[in-house]
Amino acid sequence: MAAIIDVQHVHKAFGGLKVINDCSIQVEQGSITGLIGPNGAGKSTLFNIIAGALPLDSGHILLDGEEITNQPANQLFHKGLLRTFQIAHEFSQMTALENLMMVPPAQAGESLFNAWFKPSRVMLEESEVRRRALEVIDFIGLHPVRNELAGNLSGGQKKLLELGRTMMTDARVVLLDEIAAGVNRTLLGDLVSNIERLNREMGYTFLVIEHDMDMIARLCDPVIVLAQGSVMVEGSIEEIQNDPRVIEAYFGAAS
Ligand SMILES: Nc1ncnc2c1ncn2[C@@H]1O[C@H](COP(=O)(O)OP(=O)(O)OP(=O)(O)O)[C@@H](O)[C@H]1O
Repeated sequence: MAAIIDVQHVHKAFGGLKVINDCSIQVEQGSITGLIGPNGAGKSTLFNIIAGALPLDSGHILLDGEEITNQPANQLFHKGLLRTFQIAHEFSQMTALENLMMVPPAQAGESLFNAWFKPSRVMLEESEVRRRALEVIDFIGLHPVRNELAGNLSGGQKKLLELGRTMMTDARVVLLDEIAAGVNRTLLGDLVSNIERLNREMGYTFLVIEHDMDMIARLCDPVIVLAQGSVMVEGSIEEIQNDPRVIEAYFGAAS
């Protein structure tokens, strides 16, 4: 299979601190790839670079063979590369359903020109967006709370809603940054099965940073271990767990 994300020889330093050192990773199309590593290994920094939130110092990032190095997040969004975001403060006062309906970037209702000259198109698109939002909310299991304010949802329900927002666009690659944090076990099960279904049924590719090893073990193949800003090992979860270098990187300092 081809790499949908190809990170080539990336370097990034903050002042004198080299955080990403000649890092190269490939995320295969259709995979759920895990990115793990000890605290401070550079996982979030690499994520931010891929997602267009942080410029790199040198190296290249390719999306499906196309150079996307240092492209801003909104351009990447239109190319189908996106990451989940926490529900922003202003969205917490909208219902779960409205949060989904806000997502499509090309929504005609947002354009004054369209609203003035093409009201029928706006109405059509709004009903289309609503229909899709209802499908998505059903898929993620939040139909019963669709009219609740997002701010009143539990931590786990908010994570499901964040995942749902990626489904309102034509996402190809979704970056998930520690979405299991603070989610109870029941909703975590829902989150995992939704990610699996999006992968299997809708062809999403995922790159997942996660500290929750159960979630990594259940979801991810392959798993990439980052240490001091470059790849230490890559393989199946079994290979990773039995690799002495990984054990040393995680537990060495404590022994
Ligand atoms: N904006 C910044 N300015 C300066 N140093 C930074 C910045 N962002 C991250 N760092 C440093 O870069 C290193 C890697 O941080 P990063 O958050 O990428 O690691 P991580 O693997 O995601 O860690 P964790 O698992 O603890 O979240 C750390 O030493 C961190 O302090």
